Amino acid sequence: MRRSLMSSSDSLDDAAAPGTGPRPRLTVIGTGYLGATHAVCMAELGFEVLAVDVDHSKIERLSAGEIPFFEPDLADLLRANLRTGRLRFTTSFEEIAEFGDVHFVCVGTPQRADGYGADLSHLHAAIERLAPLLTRPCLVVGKSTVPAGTAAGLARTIAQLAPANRPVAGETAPGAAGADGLGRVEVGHDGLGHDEVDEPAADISSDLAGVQLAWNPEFLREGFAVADTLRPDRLVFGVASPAAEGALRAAFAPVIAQGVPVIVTDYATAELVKTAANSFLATKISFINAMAEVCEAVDADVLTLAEALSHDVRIGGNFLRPGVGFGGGCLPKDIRAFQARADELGVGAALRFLREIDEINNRRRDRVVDLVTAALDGTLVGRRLVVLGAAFKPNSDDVRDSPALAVAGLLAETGAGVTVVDPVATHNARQALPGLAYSDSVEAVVEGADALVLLTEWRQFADLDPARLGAVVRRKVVVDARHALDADQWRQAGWVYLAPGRPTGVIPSSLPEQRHRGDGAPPAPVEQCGETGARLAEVEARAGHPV
Ligand SMILES: NC(=O)c1ccc[n+]([C@@H]2O[C@H](COP(=O)([O-])OP(=O)(O)OC[C@H]3O[C@@H](n4cnc5c(N)ncnc54)[C@H](O)[C@@H]3O)[C@@H](O)[C@H]2O)c1
Ligand SMILES: O=c1ccn([C@@H]2O[C@H](COP(=O)(O)OP(=O)(O)O[C@H]3O[C@H](CO)[C@@H](O)[C@H](O)[C@H]3O)[C@@H](O)[C@H]2O)c(=O)[nH]1
Repeated sequence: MRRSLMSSSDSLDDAAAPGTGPRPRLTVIGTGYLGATHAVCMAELGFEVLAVDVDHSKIERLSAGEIPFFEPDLADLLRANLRTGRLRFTTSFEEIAEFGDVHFVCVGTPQRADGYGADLSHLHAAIERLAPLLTRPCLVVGKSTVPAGTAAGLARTIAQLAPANRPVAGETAPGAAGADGLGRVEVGHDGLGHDEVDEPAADISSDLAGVQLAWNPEFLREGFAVADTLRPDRLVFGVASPAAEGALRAAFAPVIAQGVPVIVTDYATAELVKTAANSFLATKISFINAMAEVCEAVDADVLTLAEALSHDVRIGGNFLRPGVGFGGGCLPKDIRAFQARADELGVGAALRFLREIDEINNRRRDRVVDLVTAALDGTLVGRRLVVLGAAFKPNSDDVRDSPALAVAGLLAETGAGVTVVDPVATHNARQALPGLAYSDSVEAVVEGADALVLLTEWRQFADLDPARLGAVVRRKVVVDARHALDADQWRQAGWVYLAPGRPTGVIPSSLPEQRHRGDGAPPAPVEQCGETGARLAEVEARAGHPV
C-alpha cells in the first residue's frame, strides 16, 4: 500500500530543475483568485498541475487561456503554461484524485450569512468529495483561510473517508498511528521559535503514509498575486508528521531554493498565523483612520502625521495609508471570523478590539458621504456625482466588501444620481449594485457633474487633468477619499479639494450627523451649521461659483 511520494517514476518529473529535486504532481481545488493564481504559478515553477472547480464556466475559460478575473501578469503566464502542457483544468474530481501527489485546497470561506463566523461549507464539500477518491498515499494541503481548529477536524474526516487510510487485513492502517488516526506525530516547540518533533529526526523525504493533511495558509495580495506566489515573504507549514513536511518542501522546492523562510508548526498555529496577520494589517489601517478622525476634529493633517510615524522603524509606513478604509474578500471577513472563533473558544475578550477596528473602518464610509454632502450645500438630492473607483483596491476587479462601492451605494441612497467609473471592475460592480450607472471612462460621464468622489486609487485617476475636467463639470468639487490626487494642483485649477483627515480650511469635522445609514433622518442643511455655512461661502468666493 505504501508508495513513496518522492520517487514514483509514474508521477514525478525526473528532469526537475537542478537544485529542486524530483517534483510531486500537484492539483488545485477551487480556481478563484487564490486557486487560479496558485495553479498558474506552480506550473510556472515547473510543476505539472491539474486544477478543478465546481464552476464549469470558470474551468472552460481557464482552459481557453482566459483568467475569469483581473490580475496583472496572470493571463500571460496562464497561456504560456497551457502551451507547455504542464497546466490543465478539469471538472472531474476522479481525475485529480488519480493525478495528484499533493492536493491544494483553495475554495472560498466567506462570512456566514447569519453571523460573523466563516462559512466552511465549500471546504467541507471539497474535502468530502475528494477524500473518498484518494486510494493512494498523498498530501491534502489546505490553503483557504479558516478558523483555528478546522484542520484538525478535516484531518479526522480524511482519516475516515480516504480508502488509502483503511487497513489492509493483517496490517496497521497506513497513517493510522497516533492519536488522531493519521500517523500524526506531535509537533512541539522549544520556545525559541524552532520546531522539535518528538520522534527521532526523520528523513523528510521518507514515505508519506496514507493520506495526510497539512495547512499552508496563503498571504498573497490581489494586484500582486503572481509576485507574491512566486516569491512569498514566508511559507507556513502546519503539519502533523515529518513526512507531510517533506512532501510540502518538495512541492515548494523552487520557492524555498530562493531563500524564502519556512516556518514549520502545528495545524492550529498555522491557521492562527493567517488570521493574526490579517488582523494586524486591519488594525494598522484602522489605527491611522482613527487618527484621521482626530485630525478632523482639530484641522490637523493625517498624511503628515502618518509620514512622521513611518520614520520610526518600530512603526514603519506600510499599511498606514488613511482613507476610506479596508475592504475586499479577506480583511473584513477574516477579522469577523476570528472574533467569532475566539468567542467559541471562550477568549472573546482577547479579540474584542477587532470589533472596534471594524467600526472605525465602517465609519470612514459615512465620513466620505458627509464630506460630499457638506460640499454640496448639505443635500445630495438631485446631485450628479461621478464616483472614481468600484474595486476594493487598484489593480483588481474584486468588489467584495468594496469601500468604493459601499460609498457609491450610500450616495445613491441619499438621492444623488451616481455614475461609477472603474477601469476593470464595472462588470462585477454592476452585478453587485445594479441600480447605479457605470462607465469605464471618466471623460465620457463627467460633463455636468456636481462632484467627483475618488474612492479607489487607480493610477489613471491620479493622472486626471483638473483643468480639462474643470471645463466640463458643473461644479469643481472633488472629494479624494484615498489621498491619491495632488491637492495643490487641483486647488490651483480652481477646484474645492476635500480629503478625509486633512485640513480642509472649509469643512470642519464637527458637522452634525447629517446622514447615517438607516436613521431615516433627512439631511441637515449646511446652513444650519453656522461655521460650515460661513466657510462654504468663503469657498464659493474662491471657486467663483456656488459649491
Ligand atoms: N483572494 C485572495 O487574495 C486570497 C489570499 C489569501 C487567502 N485567501 C483565502 O483563499 C480562499 C479562497 O479565496 P478566493 O478569493 O480565491 O475565493 P473565490 O471565491 O475567488 O474562489 C473560490 C473558488 O472555489 C470554488 N469552489 C467552491 N466550492 C468548491 C468545491 N466544493 N470544489 C471545488 N471548487 C469549489 C468556487 O467555484 C470558486 O471558483 C479563502 O479562504 C480566502 O480567504 C484569498
Ligand atoms: O495602508 C493601507 C493598506 C490597505 N488599505 C486597504 O486595505 C484593503 C486590503 O488591502 P490589501 O491587504 O493590499 O489587499 P488584499 O489583496 O485583500 O490582501 C490582504 O488579504 C489577503 C487575503 O487574506 C492576504 O493574503 C494579504 O496578505 C492581505 O494583505 C484594501 O481595501 C486597501 O485599499 C488601506 O486602506 N490602507
